[in-house]
Amino acid sequence: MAHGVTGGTVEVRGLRKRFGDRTVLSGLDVDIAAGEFVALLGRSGSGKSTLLRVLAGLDAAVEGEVTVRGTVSVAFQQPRLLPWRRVWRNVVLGLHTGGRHRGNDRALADRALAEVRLEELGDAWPRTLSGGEAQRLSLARALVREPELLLLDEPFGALDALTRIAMHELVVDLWQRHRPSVLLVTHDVDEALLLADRVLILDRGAIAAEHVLTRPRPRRAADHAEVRTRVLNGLGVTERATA
Ligand SMILES: Nc1ncnc2c1ncn2[C@@H]1O[C@H](COP(=O)(O)OP(=O)(O)OP(=O)(O)O)[C@@H](O)[C@H]1O
Repeated sequence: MAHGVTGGTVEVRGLRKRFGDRTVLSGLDVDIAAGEFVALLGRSGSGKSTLLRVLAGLDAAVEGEVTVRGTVSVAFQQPRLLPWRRVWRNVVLGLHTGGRHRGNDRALADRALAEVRLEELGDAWPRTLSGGEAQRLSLARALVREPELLLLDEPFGALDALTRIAMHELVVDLWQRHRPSVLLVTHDVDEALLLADRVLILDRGAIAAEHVLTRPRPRRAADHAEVRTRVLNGLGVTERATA
């Protein structure tokens, strides 16, 4: 990955990814500006996670140009915690690649835990956390790196509806405070419309459509019914009118 001085956080040009003779990404272009919140929707198997892995630097066997400026953090649907490490140690896990933990790690971990409102649980064991708490821990671990780019791969998919609403508020709050660029992969159209500045639809290996959203958000879902319908159409879903 290249590091530049000017431009957005992400610049991808003509990205191609093949698995054997199967082409998953077929010349994809995408830009993400500094501080921008982008949601990525697409049918199952359309290549969303593949794109995220490339942006995270986890898969370099690609063609095309991929530029990511700054530090990248990823939070996955499954928080991937080490059960034999206390919560705070999971937050700073791998923070100093190759090195041992440093003196101020506990303070860094506690600060990140406070941001996700888990300050009481630094000494707890991961298995004692609820699903929502584990996901907040995962966000704390992402934040402690102070990323310029935060990649979220369906981080709320496994949560119940009420916890998910709380997590949406938390993510918006953290994003407004730290202003990383965010790329959120989700299957949930309403989640995308609620959180993102821009919604991208991935289809047949390329960005098939993009919808720019305005802030502040309308309070009532009905107020963004039109863009919702366009996004659903872009995903090949036609809903019956329920009015
Ligand atoms: N390591 C791999 N080897 C071979 N094929 C792969 C590999 N990883 C992904 N694929 C294939 O690439 C395609 C895109 O997968 P990817 O996980 O990116 O889709 P996705 O859009 O994230 O799907 P979902 O919404 O179901 O998570 C799929 O057909 C998948 O089977």
